[in-house]
Amino acid sequence: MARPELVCLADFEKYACKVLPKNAIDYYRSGADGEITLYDNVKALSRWQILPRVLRDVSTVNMQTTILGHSITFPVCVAPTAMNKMAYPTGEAAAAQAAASVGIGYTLSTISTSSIEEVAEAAPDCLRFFQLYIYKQRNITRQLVARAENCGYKALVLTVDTPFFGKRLADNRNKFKLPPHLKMANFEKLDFTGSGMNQAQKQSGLNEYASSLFDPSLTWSDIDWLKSITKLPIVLKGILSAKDAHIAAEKGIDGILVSNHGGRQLDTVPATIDVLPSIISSVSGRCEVYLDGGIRCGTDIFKALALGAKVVFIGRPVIYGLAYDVSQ
Ligand SMILES: Cc1cc2nc3c(=O)[nH]c(=O)nc-3n(C[C@H](O)[C@H](O)[C@H](O)COP(=O)(O)O)c2cc1C
Ligand SMILES: CCCCCCC(=O)C(=O)O
Repeated sequence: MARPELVCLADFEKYACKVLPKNAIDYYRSGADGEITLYDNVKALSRWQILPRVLRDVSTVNMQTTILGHSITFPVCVAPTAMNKMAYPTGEAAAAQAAASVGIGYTLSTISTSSIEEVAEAAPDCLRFFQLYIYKQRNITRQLVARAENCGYKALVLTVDTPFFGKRLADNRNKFKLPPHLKMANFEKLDFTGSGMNQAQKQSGLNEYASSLFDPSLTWSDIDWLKSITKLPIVLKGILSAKDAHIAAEKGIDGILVSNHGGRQLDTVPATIDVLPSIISSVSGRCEVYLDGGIRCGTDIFKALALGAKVVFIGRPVIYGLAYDVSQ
C-alpha cells in the first residue's frame, strides 16, 4: 500500500488503523470500560490554555534536560507498552533504537515481545529503564530486576495501578491473544512463558494472565522489599492522588510518573494533567515528577512542563510509529 506523508501523530494513528490486524490495533488503541478517561486525557490537555508572553528573545532554544541525572535531548521519554512486535517485526528493540537515535529515554515493558537482553543489545547506547510488574511469585520479579541491572537499565519503573486488570471491552470482544509466532520474551528463560494466554478462553487472555500472575496484595511495604533487592532508582508509575505522592516522597522514591495507564485501567479517574498541580505541590521538590497520558504535540508537552512535570512520557504514538515501517 502506498504510504502517505504523515505530518502529525494523529496521521500515524490513522495509518496504523489501516494496516494493523484488528486484534492488535484494538489492543493498542483501546481504554477500559466506557473509555471516559482515555478521551479525557486528551480533552483535558486541550482545555488548559497557554498565555504567551512576548518580547523575550527566543532566538536560542535549548530543550535538553535530565531525568534521574541522565541527559536527554528534549523532555520526552517513551512509556512502557507491551507486545510491540504485533506492530513491527523487531518491536521494542526497534523502538529503543529510535529513542536512542533522537537522544531520549526508553522504558521497556515487562510484557515485551523483545527481551531485556535483546533490547540492550540492539540499543546499547539508549538510556533504558525497565518497567516492572510484581508477580505473586516474587522470585520472577527478583530475576527480572537482576537481568535489568546486568543489562545496564538505569531505573525500575514500578507500575502500581494494576492490582486488577482493566476491563477492556474491545479485547474481550476479540478474545485477545498474542499471535502464535510471538512470545512474552522475558519469560522464555524462566520456565514461565505466559503461554496460558493462548489457550482457549472466554474473554481477553490478558485478564486471565494478569489475574493469575500479578500480585493484587501489594502495599507500601512491598516498595521497601523492592528497594532492598536493587540499587537502581525506583519510579512509581500510576500515581494520581496527592496523598499517595506524599507517601512516595516520604519513602524516598526517586520519581513519580503521574499516569492513569493511558485510560486502560480504572475508568473515570481524572485526566493526568488535571491532577498534576496537586501532586507537584504535595511532593514539593522531594523527587522528580513526570506525566503521561494523551501527550500528542508540543503544546501538550509545554503545558505539562509549565504545570511542574520534569519530563513527559508517550505511549501509543510510538507503537503507531512502528506500524509505519520506514523500511517499506
Ligand atoms: C498498548 C499499550 C500497552 C501498555 N503496556 C503497558 C505495560 O506493559 N506496562 C505499563 O506500566 N504500562 C503500559 N501501558 C501504559 C503506558 O505506559 C502509558 O501509561 C500510556 O500509554 C500513556 O498514555 P498515551 O498512550 O496516551 O501516551 C500500555 C499502554 C498501551 C497503549
Ligand atoms: C498479559 C497481561 C498484562 C499485559 C500488560 C500490558 C499493559 O499494561 C496494558 O496496558 O496492556
